[in-house]
Amino acid sequence: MEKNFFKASREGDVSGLRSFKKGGGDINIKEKGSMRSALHYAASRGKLPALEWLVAKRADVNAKDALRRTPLHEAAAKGRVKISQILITKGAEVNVKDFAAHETPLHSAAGQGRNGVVELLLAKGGAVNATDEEHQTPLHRSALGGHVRAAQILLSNGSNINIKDKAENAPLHCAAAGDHIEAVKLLLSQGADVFARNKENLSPLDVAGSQSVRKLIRARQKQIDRQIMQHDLLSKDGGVKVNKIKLLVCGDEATGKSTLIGSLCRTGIKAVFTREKHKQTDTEVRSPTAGVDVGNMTVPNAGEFAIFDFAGQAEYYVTHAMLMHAKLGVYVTVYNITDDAETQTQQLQRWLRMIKAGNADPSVSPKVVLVGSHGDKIDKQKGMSRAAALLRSMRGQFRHQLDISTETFVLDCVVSQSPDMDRLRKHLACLKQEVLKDQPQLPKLCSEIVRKVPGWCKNNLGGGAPVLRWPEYVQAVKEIDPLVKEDFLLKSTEYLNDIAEILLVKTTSSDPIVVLTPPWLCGYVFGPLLAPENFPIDHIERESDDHVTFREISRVFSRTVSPKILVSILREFQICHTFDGQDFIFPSLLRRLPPLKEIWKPTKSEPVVYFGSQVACKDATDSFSPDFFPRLQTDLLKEHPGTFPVKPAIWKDGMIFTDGKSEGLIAMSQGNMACNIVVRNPSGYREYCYYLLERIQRKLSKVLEESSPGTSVVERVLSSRALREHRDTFYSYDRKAVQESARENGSLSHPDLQWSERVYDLVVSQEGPNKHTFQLVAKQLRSTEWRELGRELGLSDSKLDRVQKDYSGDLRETVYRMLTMWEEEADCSCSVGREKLSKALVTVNRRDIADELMCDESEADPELVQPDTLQKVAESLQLQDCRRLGRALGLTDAQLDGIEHRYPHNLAEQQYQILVAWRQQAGSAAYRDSLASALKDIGRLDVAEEIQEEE
Ligand SMILES: Nc1nc2c(ncn2[C@@H]2O[C@H](COP(=O)(O)OP(=O)(O)OP(=O)(O)O)[C@@H](O)[C@H]2O)c(=O)[nH]1
Repeated sequence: MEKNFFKASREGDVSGLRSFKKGGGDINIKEKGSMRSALHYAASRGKLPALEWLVAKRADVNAKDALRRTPLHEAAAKGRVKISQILITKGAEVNVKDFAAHETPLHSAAGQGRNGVVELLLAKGGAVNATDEEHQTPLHRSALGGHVRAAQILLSNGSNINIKDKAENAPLHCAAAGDHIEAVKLLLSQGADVFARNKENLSPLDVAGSQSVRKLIRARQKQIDRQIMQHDLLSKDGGVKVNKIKLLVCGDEATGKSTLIGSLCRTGIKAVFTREKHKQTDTEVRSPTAGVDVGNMTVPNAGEFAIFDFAGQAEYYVTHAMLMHAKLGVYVTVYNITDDAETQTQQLQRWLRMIKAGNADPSVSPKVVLVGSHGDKIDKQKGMSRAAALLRSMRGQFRHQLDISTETFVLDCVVSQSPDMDRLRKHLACLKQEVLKDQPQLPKLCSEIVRKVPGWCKNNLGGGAPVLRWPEYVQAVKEIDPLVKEDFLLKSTEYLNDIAEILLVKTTSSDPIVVLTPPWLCGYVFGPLLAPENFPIDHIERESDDHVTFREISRVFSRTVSPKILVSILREFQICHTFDGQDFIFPSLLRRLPPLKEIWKPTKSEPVVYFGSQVACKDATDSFSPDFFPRLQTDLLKEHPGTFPVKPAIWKDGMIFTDGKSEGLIAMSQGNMACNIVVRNPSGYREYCYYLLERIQRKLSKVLEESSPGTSVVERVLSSRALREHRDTFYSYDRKAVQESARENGSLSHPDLQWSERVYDLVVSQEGPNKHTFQLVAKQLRSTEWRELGRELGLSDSKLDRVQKDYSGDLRETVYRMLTMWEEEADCSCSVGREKLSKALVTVNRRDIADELMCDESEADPELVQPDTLQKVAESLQLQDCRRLGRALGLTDAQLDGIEHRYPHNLAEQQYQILVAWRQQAGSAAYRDSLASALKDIGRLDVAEEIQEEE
């Protein structure tokens, strides 16, 4: 009878199977000896109806035969896709290993070139790099069998191309030994190591089975040899001798920068001619510089410079700030000697602050030369003494940050041949020598890139714009050196950026951007884009609401570059933002903030809470780079509709937004020397204010660090009461003073305000209701798990990418921020949130953490202390109670020291943390009674009674 049953399964005879079952037979019965089940036979022979009948009758899909092979092994080896699919759907283990060779179904399918099954298994979680007894992967198997398509599928699913088996053979060894020429070609084209050696020290060439395979491998070896030689050569110094630096000429409008540059670079007859010409054109309309004029020029006796002529119009400062850094450069700051002293001081201070703000390396002081123009319009002696006084004052103010030349220059910038102009040329030559001292020669790769740039531009590589995103650029450079390493390329490109051959722009939101021809971006794009209306160039016109339309961008630029590409570049530069691809907001072109009372109205609801912080320039030499605020704005605008469900309203120097729970205002004040962030929650929820405030602060620090690396700032706390009263001015307290007062009586008063404020009202709590829970999860989650958890919680991949980018390298912080992001989005109260989180943890196989969270759960028992009770107790305690209470609650001195150490200047926080530590330690025994009795022990009967009376 059993024999008939197995025969029926082999032949696909469903009625035979049925009658066996009817007769009381066990359909999972195994054949003697082979131990195969009926399902093994049906799967192996492809008897679909029989197999369907068997699985419908609950035949064991993971039945193992004498070699521990399952029906899925059988189906996979025979390439039966449909059957494999049914087996998997019914619970067949995808990565099960057999006994004889430890092979998985994927090994079986790959080894037989069963492409459909290979695809299916990979889609169902088949381990692409699983190893068998010989340590071979499915790729080894497909290479051995010469199954090219299977190998291709495996490689595109992440199979390791150079993985070695027990005998240290790589898949290439297997394909070469088997004389599988197409498989060899595939592996070579995908980067297989052609020099790999096995245990016997044999390379793929040594084991190759035929002349044609040997030829193929040899050709590849030669190609690699050539590439290595070329790569070594290109990586060596000595390619380009650096004899050029940047000359960055800045100063206010019409001070004479372009005139000075022209005269500096001219000599002899030509110069005299220019003077004559100038005289004739004195009455003509002047044509100011648009954006930045960039070009290589030779200054007689000083050699070549990459000259940046920065337009003086304020509209351009935003983009100037992005171009003002120079590792190898000298700044010439021009002012008009005939202007009054106050104007001169203000102008110079502004430019010098900008130079300082852009300097990321505090160990190097940028070299600056001050030049007074219009020397011909003032008595020489008088001019020199004015200039000397100004120089003394600037050197004094910026002594720690800038290396301002001691030489005084007052010039007639129109005249190119004069002793003073010669003196300036000589001075620039000396400075250039100093800058280039110890400068190594550039790698040869740099000169090769420079040689290739015109071709890349001609071939329309950037889609019309001479701008390449990093991956495109790497690809292009690989034409020169296919082995180029990205970090080496980045370094080489930084060198080229230093001498302005190309521009390397590092942005917050994406990979670096490489501008192949700097004049294109600096003059051609920035010029018309931000040009004031009186420019004799085709400029962009703004439409309603200060927006620029796509049509308008197309009108000005479409002749030479695709407006779409241009717009995407501008967005990556954080110069503009668009919500719909049609209207573009250039924050720097907007109107100034109207009086606050018109746009930031008091809220009617009573429990409203306000908090604010201020980031202010540290001293008179500091400023926010002009690109700081527009970049912060574009960064924040990107968060609509994510974090900000309503479109934020923005002005040149301010912004209003809401995350749906709290509202926020950012406004520059004190002549752009301070940035204020205000948040308020109309329902009085402090922790929601905290999230929003913290989020904005984090963004602000990041943008500040990128745009103004040389700027020093101090953080202050805004007076909450002044904010609540909607005063016109922002009143702030020194953050240190706030911390100190927290230690004393917990309140402080502002010298200009007639009241005192509690620290509790000024500083928003850093303890969100779920903070402890999140920390617990963040501490334990592995790098392979957090994304899955994020997805389970409903966060999109793009959001997960963003947190990963923001906190790259810090897993704990990444997980913590991911969870706070979820919490903000999901609007989850403490208990609901924890339940959802626990469920998601179980789904990602971290039941252990979920259990821990549930133990941590206190809401279940009303007698357990709630987080807000801890907050209340902490606030009611005297500072001297702090440690005593800790001891009374059973905390050790080491624990208390640890808390003190973590919050050295914040006694209020220490108190709270002591209570939190007790609650964590006591867990499900953190009863209100226990806390009350500890409070009684230290003589705080009043507080003890208060918490016992709580519902
Ligand atoms: N007499 C005299 N005229 C000067 C001197 N320097 C500049 N000028 C004139 O001042 C005007 C403005 O000079 P520009 O060189 O265009 O000024 P700029 O600083 O480049 O101006 P922007 O491009 O707007 O930033 C021109 O008409 C020059 O001829 C000077 O030293 N003496």
